[in-house]
Amino acid sequence: MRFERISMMYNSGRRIFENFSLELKAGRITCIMGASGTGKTTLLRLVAGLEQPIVGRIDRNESERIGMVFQEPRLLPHKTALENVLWTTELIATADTTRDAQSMLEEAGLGDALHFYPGQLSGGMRQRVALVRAFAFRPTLLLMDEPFQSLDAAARRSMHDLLLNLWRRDRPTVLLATHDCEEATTLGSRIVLLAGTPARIEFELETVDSACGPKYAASELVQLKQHIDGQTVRHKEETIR
Ligand SMILES: Nc1ncnc2c1ncn2[C@@H]1O[C@H](COP(=O)(O)OP(=O)(O)OP(=O)(O)O)[C@@H](O)[C@H]1O
Repeated sequence: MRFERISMMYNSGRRIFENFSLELKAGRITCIMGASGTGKTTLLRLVAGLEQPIVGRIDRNESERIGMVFQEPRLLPHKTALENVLWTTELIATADTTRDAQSMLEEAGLGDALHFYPGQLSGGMRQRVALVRAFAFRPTLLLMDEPFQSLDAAARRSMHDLLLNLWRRDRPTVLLATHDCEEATTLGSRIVLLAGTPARIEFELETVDSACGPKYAASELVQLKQHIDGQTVRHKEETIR
């Protein structure tokens, strides 16, 4: 999946991307970071085909099965946890979708809540169901827009473990937008930091995946932190001006 020198703007006329190129490597988790308003969600929307560039090309495999996970779980309230997962898997034919969905929910620690409705689940449990639902669809490309933003630190960490476990089943290409540096370095074997208007790639890190996730050198993490801190300072200055 490749962005080739794309330009994009909304009706406001402000260019969000100009002459922007990015290639996503198949079967990896790429984390997109950047200050608020830089264009992370817009990038995901372009990948999903929900927005179109005015110039340039987005090359993607036409047979790509695209899944999405949003900040809020977006479950169907009148369906149980299991039914919510099955609702997506009904779109694909597998040998035993119910057994598969059930075992994924159990793996997500929801074995006792299979028949609970979303209103009976905590926020973290609902987001677990949403994550399982996204992977049960067996996407080849999964777009995630700050999916764990509303969770506390402990719930976030356990979601990271769950995400990596689910991802290792089929290794879909994942593009995940986040503000959380720890999240990006725990999940992403590639981290792309956007900055400016129009957005450009300010900094990028890439590493190999080990059995226990991506491994970055301490010096790389320091560099990433410095860039993010620099962005925060610039963002504050611009807000005050
Ligand atoms: N539908 C829209 N119409 C007009 N402008 C929009 C629209 N959606 C987003 N924008 C603008 O485009 C820019 C990029 O927005 P986007 O949501 O992609 O940023 P982001 O990096 O995801 O921000 P955040 O981290 O706050 O979610 C912002 O200036 C935003 O105001």
